[in-house]
Amino acid sequence: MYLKKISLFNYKNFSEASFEFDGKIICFVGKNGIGKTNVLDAIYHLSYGKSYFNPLAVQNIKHGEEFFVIDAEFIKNERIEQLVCSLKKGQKKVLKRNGKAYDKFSDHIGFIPLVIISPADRDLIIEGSETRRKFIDSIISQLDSHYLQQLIQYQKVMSQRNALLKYFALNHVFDNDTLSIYNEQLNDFGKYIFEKRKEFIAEFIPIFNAHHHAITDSQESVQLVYESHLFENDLLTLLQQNINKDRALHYTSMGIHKDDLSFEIDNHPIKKFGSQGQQKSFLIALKLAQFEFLKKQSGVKPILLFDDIFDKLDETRVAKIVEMVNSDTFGQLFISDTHPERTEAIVKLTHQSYKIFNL
Ligand SMILES: Nc1ncnc2c1ncn2[C@@H]1O[C@H](COP(=O)(O)OP(=O)(O)OP(=O)(O)O)[C@@H](O)[C@H]1O
Repeated sequence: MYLKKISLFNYKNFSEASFEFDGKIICFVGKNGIGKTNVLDAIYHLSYGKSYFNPLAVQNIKHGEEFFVIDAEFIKNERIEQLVCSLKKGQKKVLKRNGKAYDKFSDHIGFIPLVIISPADRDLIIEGSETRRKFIDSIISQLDSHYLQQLIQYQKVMSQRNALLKYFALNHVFDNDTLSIYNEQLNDFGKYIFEKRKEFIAEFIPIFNAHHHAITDSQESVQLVYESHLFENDLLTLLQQNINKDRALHYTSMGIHKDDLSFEIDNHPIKKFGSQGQQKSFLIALKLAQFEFLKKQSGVKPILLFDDIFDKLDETRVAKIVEMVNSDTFGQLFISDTHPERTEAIVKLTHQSYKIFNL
């Protein structure tokens, strides 16, 4: 599967731009702020139905304009797939495949497998647990649409349960029977999600370790640990045990919505004790493991986006990454970088066909 061409209209800083791709590696080079990342984000948009960088869809419309359109042609299973994503201010975003609009974007997830590696991934280390849950969920959802539906249902029931807890508090009432209905539903959805996350992590950790060892030459010991209340007890019991706490807080304090992944280096949090280069290597290993996992599960080589990843890495680590790209396990790779010479030198080492766009 690969992206053949893409056109952007009023997407971020681009009024109108078109790119046609041949070669396995495509590089966008140019000075800061020219729009290299924005092109990668447009590609990301077509895979996930949203921007990687701007959670608010309307922020992706070029300043002063009323709409954006991203129009692209992919080749998948030797068939042309046209994908168009568009947004007009005040309206809902539309995603069309071969002229037909999706009713639900979730139906599209997984159709164009894609992994991005970007400086913004640092949020995975420094931000709260929600970012890491989203990371896990986005991988599992790409392969299992039922999982995504269960997650949506879980969130819905939890919001209803929280609203009920608030209602009890405001009106000084309590109805355990109604609450029990929500508890049971949360337990059912939560159990499924917990089991899937556990299965995923068990498969993911060895892939992650292998990539991390390869990048760092096995110089660092890192750990990835899945944390969940559900290791302590089943969710129904936890909800019942914590009812007084939940009534005081007006929200559901226990459940898979509090799950986390802990990232450690030599048994200490990497957030506090990892150097910038070590954190970057950790994140690259995490994302390359995501790539490997998706490839293994789907049988398709995902599109890979390297957004400005070579800064802060020493030559040995860059060489290791290049070696992996060189091993022919990759499909199409897009790179953005500020240094044209560095980019060309790195890309040449892979012995793959490439094209460089000077923006
Ligand atoms: N909605 C928007 N309308 C107009 N311009 C925008 C919009 N959103 C972002 N931009 C502009 O896009 C530019 C950033 O583009 P981008 O992040 O792609 O740069 P880059 O080439 O990757 O730069 P760097 O090398 O610094 O990472 C900024 O100048 C920013 O102001």
